[in-house]
Amino acid sequence: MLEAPLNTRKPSPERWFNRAYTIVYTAAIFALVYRHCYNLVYHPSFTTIFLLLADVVLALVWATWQAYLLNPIQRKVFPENLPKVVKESDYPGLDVVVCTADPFREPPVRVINTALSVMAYEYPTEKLSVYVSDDGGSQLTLFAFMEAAKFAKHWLPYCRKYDIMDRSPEVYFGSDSFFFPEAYQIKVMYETMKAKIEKVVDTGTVSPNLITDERWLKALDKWTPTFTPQNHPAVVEVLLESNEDKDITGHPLPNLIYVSREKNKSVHHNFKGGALNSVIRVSATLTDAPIFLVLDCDMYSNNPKTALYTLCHYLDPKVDPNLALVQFPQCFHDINKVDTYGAEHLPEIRTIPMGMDGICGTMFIGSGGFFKRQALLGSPASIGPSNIKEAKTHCLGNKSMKSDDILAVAHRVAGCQYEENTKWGLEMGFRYGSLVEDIYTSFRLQCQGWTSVFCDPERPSFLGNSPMALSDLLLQSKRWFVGFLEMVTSKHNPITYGFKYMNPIHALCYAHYNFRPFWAIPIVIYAFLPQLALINSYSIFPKVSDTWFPLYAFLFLGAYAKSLFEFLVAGGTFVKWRNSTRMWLALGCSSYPFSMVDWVLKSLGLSTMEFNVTSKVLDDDLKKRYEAGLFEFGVESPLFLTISIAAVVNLLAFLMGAIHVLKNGGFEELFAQLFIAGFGVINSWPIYEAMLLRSDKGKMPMMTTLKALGVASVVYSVSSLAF
Ligand SMILES: O=c1ccn([C@@H]2O[C@H](COP(=O)(O)OP(=O)(O)O[C@H]3O[C@H](CO)[C@@H](O)[C@H](O)[C@H]3O)[C@@H](O)[C@H]2O)c(=O)[nH]1
Ligand SMILES: [Mn+2]
Repeated sequence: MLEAPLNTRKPSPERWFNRAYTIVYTAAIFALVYRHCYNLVYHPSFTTIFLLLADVVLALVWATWQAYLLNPIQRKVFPENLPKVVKESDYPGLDVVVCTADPFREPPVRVINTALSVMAYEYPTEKLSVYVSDDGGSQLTLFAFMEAAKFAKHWLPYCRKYDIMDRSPEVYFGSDSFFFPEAYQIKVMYETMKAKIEKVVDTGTVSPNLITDERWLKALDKWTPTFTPQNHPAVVEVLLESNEDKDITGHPLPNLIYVSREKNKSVHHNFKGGALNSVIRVSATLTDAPIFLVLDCDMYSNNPKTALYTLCHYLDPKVDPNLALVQFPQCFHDINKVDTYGAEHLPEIRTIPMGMDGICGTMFIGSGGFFKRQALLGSPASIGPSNIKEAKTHCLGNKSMKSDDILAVAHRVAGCQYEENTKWGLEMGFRYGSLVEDIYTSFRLQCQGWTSVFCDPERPSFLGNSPMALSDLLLQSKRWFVGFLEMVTSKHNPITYGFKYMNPIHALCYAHYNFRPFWAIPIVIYAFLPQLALINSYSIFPKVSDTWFPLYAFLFLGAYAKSLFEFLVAGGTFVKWRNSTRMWLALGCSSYPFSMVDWVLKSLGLSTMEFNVTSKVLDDDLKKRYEAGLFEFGVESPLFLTISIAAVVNLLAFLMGAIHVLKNGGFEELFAQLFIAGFGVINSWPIYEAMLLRSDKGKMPMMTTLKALGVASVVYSVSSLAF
């Protein structure tokens, strides 16, 4: 080992416990399957078939989950050792792309904050370029960036001089950090700029008298009356050029470039993947840095050293030449104390990436991923193993990025027909064909032999915002699950394709993600079948004194206890775990099954896939309710209806079952069902509250409550025919 290593890795200590537990639990699953098969042969009924189906799906998804637990690893980086390995002047260039798509759902003020936070990275500024990919083609966003370019001249030197940690101005000025003398003046500048941008967004147009620079004024001319977000020419505008633009101390500024790719209704634009591919090409024309960081517009930098952490991997003398991605976790700044919606996604941001890192590399999760640019252009075999330092850096010679011929190329490669008859989206760049372009792309890259590492420093490197309205969160999840189904049903299925081209355990890691929509099957079955049987006093599980009962108890309690253990290891708390398991059930009755319906409709050609951008607009009222731990319903949504129906059926079953047992006995036979219905009731508590007890704007809409009661009573009546 090097005396002064840049990074270290060590296996997580809990892996032996995990492995032993997997063996014990597997044995229990086999015993259960045996019992199911026995029942199927000797006591066949529709309940036996449904329960077998539910348990088989649960077992399969559980089995794939074990892949993450086999060999989780923890990494550390030592940026203080970088100077011993490489001179600052030899650092590779870094191109950052900040994606945005809609100025009304993604307020431009927030987008510029993210951009400013990375422009202020602790990194040689002349090697740093920030691209904003405006997929909404909005002059409002361009205007915000023009303002940000001016503000950067004051903000960047301030951050550098005082070694500020929070380099998003909104965060810094909104916090109780210590303010150095210049801060007050800069704060006024920031507030003035913010008000100006918000006013422009409110009015919806940029008035020319707000712009002083001739060149920038000309850029806005592109927004002719026929310019719409879905139909417009490419716009590439260099707002800051490192060679020319200096901050107020005379220090060079990073490059700042606005890109809005051409859109035309007749050409499919492939959502975020398409936008990123345009920026890969535009940036290759202008700066061509060997490292390419992808950020969502809300994911501001929370640690200015993050790029240096990345170098600790890429510049390690012993680095795997196929290393293509250094991924940081996606953390959120606005999640309430108890994480009502389980939106921290702890298993996804820690357990899964650490587990995959120990196999052959973690996934790309859409934001916070530092790519080796070459990996996006071809396979290791076609490109040949290379060191990031040797990667050719594009040279414009003496030419400015603003020269007409260079910009002409940049506009051409951002054209919507540029990709026709090329390998873009198929074999190059971000891959098309799934709404989870991030996971799909990393799957394809890893099948080509590229690897990745997971970097999880104590202070989160990026912080984004998470939906506060349940409807937004369920829609977002539904979109992801449709994306997974697209992967499962494509030729790049993680099992059939993955087993051929990657380590089978690694393929199982992807399979777990992709199979998650199928959780709908067991969750829906367990949300209704035992309850409807209970309503009809029909026993479907072994009674308490049966020799099989302890197996059922172990499988249930063991699964929950293990999930709690993993959650705590990942850094969670008991309450957050409880909420995330509740959310899992809610998703199982809404987003998971609806994603299947969406996918079927799309496959039959009855609907088209949409990437509905998640709103990042702050609503103070909603925020208050969310912070108080309330679920936000408020709007009518079919996703709420199914959850409500399940809640009503569980309550009804629990009450009727309890009354039956009190009157007629049979507690032993019906115990398991009473327990499941009772468990459903406890988990549904926020729904009953929202239906009956709340009067705020986030309560369950009356129409949804009535519909749920109506459907539940029909289900109740029909159920008597089945048992
Ligand atoms: O047509 C589109 C749609 C979206 N975006 C951008 O994509 C990002 C993610 O969109 P968002 O609505 O925030 O989706 P989320 O579901 O929150 O995103 C998660 O899931 C996506 C799909 O898996 C990943 O790409 C993201 O990085 C990941 O944070 C945002 O910056 C958008 O501006 C585009 O550029 N073009
Ligand atoms: Mn997002």
